[in-house]
Amino acid sequence: MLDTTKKRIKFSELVDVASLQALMDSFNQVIGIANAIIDVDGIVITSSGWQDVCVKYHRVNPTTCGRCIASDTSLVESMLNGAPFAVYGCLNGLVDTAAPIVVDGQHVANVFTGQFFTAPPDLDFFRRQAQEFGFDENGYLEAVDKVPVIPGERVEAITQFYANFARVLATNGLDRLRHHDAENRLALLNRELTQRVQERTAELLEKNLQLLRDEEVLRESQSTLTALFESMSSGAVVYRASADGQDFVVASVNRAAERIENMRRKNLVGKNVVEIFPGIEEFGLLDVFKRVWQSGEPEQVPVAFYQDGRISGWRENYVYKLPSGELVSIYDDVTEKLQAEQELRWSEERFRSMFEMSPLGMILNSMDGRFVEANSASLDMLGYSLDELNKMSYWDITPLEYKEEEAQQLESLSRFSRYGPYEKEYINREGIRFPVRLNGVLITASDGEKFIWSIVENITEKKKSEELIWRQANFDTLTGLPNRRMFRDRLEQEIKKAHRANLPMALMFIDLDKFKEVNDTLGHDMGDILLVEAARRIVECVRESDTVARIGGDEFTVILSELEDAASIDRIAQSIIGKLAAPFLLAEDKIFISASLGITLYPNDATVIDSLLKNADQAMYAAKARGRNRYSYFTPALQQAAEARMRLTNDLRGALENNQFKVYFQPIVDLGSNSIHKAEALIRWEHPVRGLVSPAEFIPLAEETGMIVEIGDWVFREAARQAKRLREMHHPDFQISVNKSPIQFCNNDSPYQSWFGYLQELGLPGQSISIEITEGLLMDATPHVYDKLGAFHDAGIQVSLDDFGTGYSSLSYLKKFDIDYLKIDQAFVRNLSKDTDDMALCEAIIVMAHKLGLKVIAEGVETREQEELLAAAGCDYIQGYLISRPVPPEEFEALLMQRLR
Ligand SMILES: Nc1nc2c(ncn2[C@@H]2O[C@H](COP(=O)(O)O[C@H]3[C@@H](O)[C@H](n4cnc5c(=O)[nH]c(N)nc54)O[C@@H]3COP(=O)(O)O)[C@@H](O)[C@H]2O)c(=O)[nH]1
Repeated sequence: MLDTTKKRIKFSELVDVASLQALMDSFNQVIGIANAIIDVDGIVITSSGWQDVCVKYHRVNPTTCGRCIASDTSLVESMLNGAPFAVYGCLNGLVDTAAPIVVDGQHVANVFTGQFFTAPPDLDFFRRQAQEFGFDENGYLEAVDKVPVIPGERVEAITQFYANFARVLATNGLDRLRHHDAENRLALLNRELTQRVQERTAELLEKNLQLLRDEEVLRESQSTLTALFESMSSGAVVYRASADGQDFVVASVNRAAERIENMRRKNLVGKNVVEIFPGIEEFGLLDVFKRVWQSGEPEQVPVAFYQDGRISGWRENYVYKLPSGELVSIYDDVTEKLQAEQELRWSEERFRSMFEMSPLGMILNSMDGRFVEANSASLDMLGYSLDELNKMSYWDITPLEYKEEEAQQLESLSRFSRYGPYEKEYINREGIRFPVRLNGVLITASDGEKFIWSIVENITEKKKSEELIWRQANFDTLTGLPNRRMFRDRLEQEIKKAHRANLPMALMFIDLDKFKEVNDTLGHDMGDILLVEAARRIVECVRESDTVARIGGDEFTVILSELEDAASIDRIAQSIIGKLAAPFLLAEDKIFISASLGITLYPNDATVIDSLLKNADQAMYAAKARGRNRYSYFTPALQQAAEARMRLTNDLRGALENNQFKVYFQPIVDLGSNSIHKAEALIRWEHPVRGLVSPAEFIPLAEETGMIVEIGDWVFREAARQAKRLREMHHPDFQISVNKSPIQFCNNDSPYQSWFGYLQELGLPGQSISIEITEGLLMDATPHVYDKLGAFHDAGIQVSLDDFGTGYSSLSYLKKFDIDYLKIDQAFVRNLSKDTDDMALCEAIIVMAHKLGLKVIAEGVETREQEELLAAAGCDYIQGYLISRPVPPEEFEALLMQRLR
C-alpha cells in the first residue's frame, strides 16, 4: 500500500538527474527502446531515445498528443494498485510500459519505456492516421518504420528489468533521503561510485543482453532446425564431402532415414555413401552428388534400392548443397507411389483398350447432355466422329417421343446413381433410327463434376432375330398367316373386344377336302403352292380387321370380329367355299379341291376359347359328313353328338374286359366253284344300354384312343380260333380275313409277332388268315410298315387291299407290296349294271389285278345281277348280303352246313 500521509517527496531531489540521464541513455542504446522517468507531477526527469513518431507527430497534434497523455495516465493509474509494472498498447498504435518508483511508501515517479511494437505494424492503420491527422504520410511512415519490433517475451524481460531498476532507484532514493544532509560528501562519493557501478552495470548488461539475444536466437534456430530435421517424414542424410568432392561420408541422419534404411544412426554416421547404398553409382546418384557439390545446384533423381541382391523398391532423392559445403540428400520411399502409378497406368491402359475394343458403345455425357467421350463402337453406331459428337448433345440423337422416358431414367440416375437397362432408339448421322439398349451409372470426377457413363448396345440385329423368332413362333412360314398359337391369342383378344362392344363374333374352321390326295399325287411342293393360294383366297374374302390363320396342314381358321350384320357370316362362308372350289393351277395341272367349313358364334354358342374351338371343329366335321364343299353352323345337336361320342368312348374302355365284343363272320364265295372257303371277321359290340353298336361308329373312336391295338389283337385271336374250327369242320384251306387298322400297323406296341406264335400254338398255317389293309396305309408306308407286311408275308399270311377304287387306286402299290387280293369297294358294286361306269371300272380292276397275279373280291354284292355281272367280268370272289350278312360264329357254321346240303 502507498503511504499518502507523509510529506511529499520530490524524486528529482533524490537523484543526480544528469547521471541518471546518462544511465538511461545507456539503457536506451543497449536495449533499443526509448525510456523516460517522469515524476508524479508530470515533470520529466530523464528522457532517452524518443523517436520522431512521437516527438514529431503524435505529441505535436492535439488529438494524438491527447491520446499519448491518456496512455500515460492509464499506465500511471495501473501503477496505483501496486503492480510492479504495466504494459499498455497506446491509442496511437504503439506499445508502452511503465514501472513505478515508490520511495518510503510514496509513489514518486515512473520509469516509462515505449515506442515499440510487439508485432510488425499494420501500415494501413498508420496510413489512415496520417490522413486523419494531416501528417506527411511518407515522413510519418518512415518514422513508424524506425520503431523497433520487440517480441512479446522480450518485452516482458525488458519490462521486468526496468521494474527492478525502478526498485533500485527507489532504494537508492530512500538512502539519499535519509543521509541527504549529513553525508553530502559521502553522497557525492556514493554518487560517483554509483555512477561507475551503473556504467559498469550497463556495460555488463549490454554484453549480457547481447549474449542472451544471440544465444537465444541461435538456440531457437538450432532447436527449430533439429526438430524439423527429426520430424521430417522424408529420410534426410547430411554428407561431408572429401576435399576433392569425390567421396561423401555420412555426417548425420534423421529418424526417417534410420527407419527407411532400417539401420541405427550410429551405424550410418561415418560410413561412405557407396558402402551404405549399393547401386548408388549404377543409378547415377553418386554423379548427382558430385555435380551438386560442384555446381551448388540442387538435383532430383530416382534410385532403386536393393534387398537380398534384388531391387526391392524405389526412392526419389533431392540433393542440395548446404552453405557449409555439406550435401543433404532428402529422399522418400516412392515404391508404393510408383507401384500405384504403374497400377494406375496399367488400369488406365486396360480400361482404354477395353473402351476402344468393346463391341458395346460406351459414352460419357455431362449432366446437361454434352458428349464428352465415346468409344469407336459408339462412333460407328452413330456415324459421327468424336469431334462432331463433342459439339453435340445427347438430345440431338434422341427422338422426341423418348423425352418422358428419359426424364424417368434421369430420375432413377439421381436417386440410385444408375439407370436402365432400358430400350429406346437413337438417330444416326443419316437420320435413321435404330434400337439400342442402355445401362448407365453416375460418376463423379475428381473436381466434383458429375457425368453419366452409358453402355450402349445396338440391338438392331437382336431385334430382327427376336422379330424373326416371334414371327416363326406366331406365324406360319408357308402362308405368312398367324399360326395356331397366334390364332389363340387373337381369338382371346377378339372375345374381349366383342364382349366390350357387345357384338357377336364368328369363328370358322376350314378344312380342305382332298388336299391329302393332291399332296400325295403331285408332291409336297405342289401341295405347298396350293396351300398358299388357298390362304390368299380365304384372306380375300374377309375384312382386314378379321383374322385368318393356318392351324394345321390343310386347316384354316377365320375370326370374324365384332359383327354388326349376322348375314355377312353366310356371305363370307359362301364366298370362301366358292373361291376354294375354283380350280387351282398347279404347274400344268388344273386341280379341283373343295372345303368344309364349320362356324360357331360368340357368345351364342360358347363364351370361352376352348368351347368355341370345339364347336367350330364339330361344325366343320358336320359339313364334311354332309358331303363336303359346304359350310355348317354349330348346333346343339352337334354338341350332343360330340357328347355322345365322348360317352361311347368311355364305355368302350370297359367293353373288352366286360366281354361285350363279339366277332361276326361274313362269307366270301368263290365264284369259280360257288363254294365258301373264306370269310371276313367283323367285330360287333353288344352295348349294355344301346344294344348292338356298329364298328363304323366305335372303330374310329378305338383308333383315336389307341384301344384298337388291344381290340384288334382280340379279334385276331377270335378269328384264328374260328379258322381252326372251320378248317377242321368245314374245309382244310378255310381262311378268315381280319381287318387291320393303320393305327395297329403304326403302333409299336402292336403284338403282331405274337400272332405268329399264336397260329403255331393252334397248329394253323399262315394261310389260314388274311389281313385286310387300306390303301392309305400303303401311301404313308414307313420302313416299319414295310417290315411288318414283309413279316406277315414270310409267315404265309395273305394280304387283301380293302376298299379298292375309293382312294388312290394306284397300281404302283400293288407292284411294290406283296398283295394277294383286291377288294372292290361296295360303292362300285352297289349300282352295278351293264354298260355303266362302275361296270367298266370293275372290269378294269379285275383285268388289271389278274394281270398282276392278284385275286379280286367284290364287296357289297346284294343282287343276283351284281353277282352275274361280276362273274362275267371274271371276278374271283364275291361278298355281300346276297350271300349273308355278317353273322355270329354258330350261325355262320350253320350257314356253311346248309350250303353243303
Ligand atoms: N379294324 C377293324 N375294322 C373293322 C372290324 N370289324 C369291322 N370293321 C370295320 O368297320 C366298318 C364297318 O363294318 P361293318 O359294319 O361290319 O360293315 C361291314 C359289312 O357289314 C358291310 N357289308 C358287307 N356286305 C354288305 C352289303 O352287301 N351291303 C352293305 N350295305 N354292307 C355290306 O361292309 C363292311 C365290310 O367292310 P370292309 O371291312 O371294308 O370289307 C368297316 O369298315 C369294317 O372294315 C375289325 O375287327 N377291325
